[in-house]
Amino acid sequence: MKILYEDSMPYAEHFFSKVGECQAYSSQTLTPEALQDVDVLLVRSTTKVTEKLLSKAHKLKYVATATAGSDHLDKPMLARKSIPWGSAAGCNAIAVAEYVLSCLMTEYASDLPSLLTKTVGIVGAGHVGSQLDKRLKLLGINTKLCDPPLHASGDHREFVSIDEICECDIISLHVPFVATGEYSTKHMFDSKRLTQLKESQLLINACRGEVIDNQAAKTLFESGKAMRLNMDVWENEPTIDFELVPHCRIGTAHIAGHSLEGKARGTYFLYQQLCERFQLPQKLSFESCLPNADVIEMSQLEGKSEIEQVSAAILATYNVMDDSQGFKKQVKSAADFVYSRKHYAIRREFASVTLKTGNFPVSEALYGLGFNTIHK
Ligand SMILES: NC(=O)c1ccc[n+]([C@@H]2O[C@H](COP(=O)([O-])OP(=O)(O)OC[C@H]3O[C@@H](n4cnc5c(N)ncnc54)[C@H](O)[C@@H]3O)[C@@H](O)[C@H]2O)c1
Ligand SMILES: O=C(O)[C@H](O)[C@H](O)COP(=O)(O)O
Repeated sequence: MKILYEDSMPYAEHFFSKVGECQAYSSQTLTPEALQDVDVLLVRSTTKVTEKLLSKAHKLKYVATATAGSDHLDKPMLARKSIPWGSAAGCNAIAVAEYVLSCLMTEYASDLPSLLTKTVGIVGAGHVGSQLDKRLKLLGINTKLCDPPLHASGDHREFVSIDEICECDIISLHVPFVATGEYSTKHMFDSKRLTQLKESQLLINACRGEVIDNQAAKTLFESGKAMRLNMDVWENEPTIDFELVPHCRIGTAHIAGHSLEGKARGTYFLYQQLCERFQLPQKLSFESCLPNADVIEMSQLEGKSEIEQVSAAILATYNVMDDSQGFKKQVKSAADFVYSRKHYAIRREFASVTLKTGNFPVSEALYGLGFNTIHK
């Protein structure tokens, strides 16, 4: 069985060589000819799986993406060709939740206690939204959830309308990109909703760029409207509107899900799918491929309140402002955007971090967020 996999998948060779003959490709140079003798195509979101790409793939039996989003797969076309597809739903939910927490600790750095009085409206209560909700509740921050498809399917959690979400102090978007239909998310935040945002509200988009009308956002900024936007994703990546970037308080190159664990889990989920689909034994474990935990010195936690300890630990582990500053300074073209994502200095999730905390008890919330601790 010949497996072709995108070269930005960590540990791909380690896992897929146990399933078949495997070879890496680059999304920038992949051609229909390269798929002629391929049985399985494994992609990340940077490969658009279109009719044209598969025009010579006559042996193809399975397509899967090592990502949560699957809007880069032409699913009606795959159905017409009777090619089943899979995704890695949930692989990077923790990474995105931690990205959002880093945004919040950065945005409220000068008045952390005020963060505890805010309400966060979460749009999309799937894998990412639920992980974020859990962490915010643990910190004592009020949340509201909006997810009409889940509500309609009988999910028993309490849901509110998008209009109620728009009243929240902080709004965090975690929906898939869906261009049409009852639950379309295209330009969910259009000119009208953006205009209604108050200066004090914070809007975070770490799902798909198309969920916010980027042109409308830029026009509003240029007309003098003050808005607090944190953007990890952009319309038309990698050919994004670079004039919008400086207006965003935090801007990053679609890396919210790029923790080492998030990307490796994506690869591992596809390995599991292939083993099941082709009835092969699953001999490899996920944990076996990961390096040892990072150890971070945190002795300055002493005497700090819970939210101060949490903020210090989060920012010492992952400070989104470092990524934002690098992005704003260095990424000026589509080629830069692609390059910076491909060479992203991959970060660890909190559960892979051990905090050296000195000789005093630390807040339970740190353990709740997944951190490990050791004393000096
Ligand atoms: N920036 C990143 O690196 C990154 C990482 C992971 C996921 N994502 C994006 O975030 C999306 C969400 O990820 P996930 O793993 O939580 O997916 P998921 O499928 O588990 O959850 C998405 C949720 O959105 C809900 N939803 C759909 N349409 C909606 C609408 N109109 N209004 C409100 N809710 C709606 C769905 O019912 C579902 O519960 C992905 O589809 C992907 O596009 C981005
Ligand atoms: O949908 C997802 O899982 C994320 O957007 C993911 O982080 C995209 O990663 P990429 O395919 O660009 O490596």
